[in-house]
Amino acid sequence: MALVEIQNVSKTFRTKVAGNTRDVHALSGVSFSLERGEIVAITGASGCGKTTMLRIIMGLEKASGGSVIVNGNQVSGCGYDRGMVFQHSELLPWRNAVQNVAFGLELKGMDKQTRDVEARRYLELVGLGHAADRLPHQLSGGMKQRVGIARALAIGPDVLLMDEPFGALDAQTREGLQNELMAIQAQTQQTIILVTHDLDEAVLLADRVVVMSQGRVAETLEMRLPRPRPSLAALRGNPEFGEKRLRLWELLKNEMDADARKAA
Ligand SMILES: Nc1ncnc2c1ncn2[C@@H]1O[C@H](COP(=O)(O)OP(=O)(O)OP(=O)(O)O)[C@@H](O)[C@H]1O
Repeated sequence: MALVEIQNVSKTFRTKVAGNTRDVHALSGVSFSLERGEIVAITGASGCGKTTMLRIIMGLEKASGGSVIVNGNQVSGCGYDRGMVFQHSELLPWRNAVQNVAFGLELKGMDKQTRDVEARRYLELVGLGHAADRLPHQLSGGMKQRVGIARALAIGPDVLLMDEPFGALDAQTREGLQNELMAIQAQTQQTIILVTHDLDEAVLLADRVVVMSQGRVAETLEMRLPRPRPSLAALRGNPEFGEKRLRLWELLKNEMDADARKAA
């Protein structure tokens, strides 16, 4: 069995607007799986259900149908087998970087000395060993995201869920963090599901890209560029990278055109 199995997941939100009840079918029959150590990117037009899918895997949202199985266990709520990184890492403002990373370990019941050592180890991994004692307001946006990644990795999740983790960063910081994430994954073999709108990011980081459209999986593209991969800047000149990116762009464009025709 694969490490992560998403089986026929559906989600309907019941909303009430001005006294009228309306069902929003956010997901219908979504299935895909990940082997240990794989990186899968989910992409697709705004509103196609990417975040809802990730929140269901995390256990923050309950599916209306289907199931999510992580390491043989059916997901029924949040758990330490899954870690999540959001677009804006909400750090506890009164805790410094190392104390923020240690937070999940504290909840897990780890003793103070061990969690301090562990938290510092993960801060080193994301290149922030020097900033361990800084408070969140003393960190840049990119540094805060690094703390968020360290915090999620420190609990030792089977799968790391990332919802547009670099979406709010400037282009240069984003490329730096993409390269760092690749290096961390090469070192730790962390299994990752990454939601992204950034096609370069999807092709650079993923083994497979799940293209979603209107709550369904429209297509799954194998990326499998050889690893270790060079930086995005170096990959841009690589014909295989260009070919995969073009294929992904065409697929997304076709899906968006089809959505627009349906809506017309
Ligand atoms: N709590 C909610 N209540 C009602 N509808 C919701 C809720 N959350 C999401 N939706 C709807 O479900 C659909 C999918 O939303 P979702 O946020 O998963 O899309 P997305 O692909 O992540 O979008 P984006 O790329 O813009 O972040 C949308 O129609 C959205 O309006």
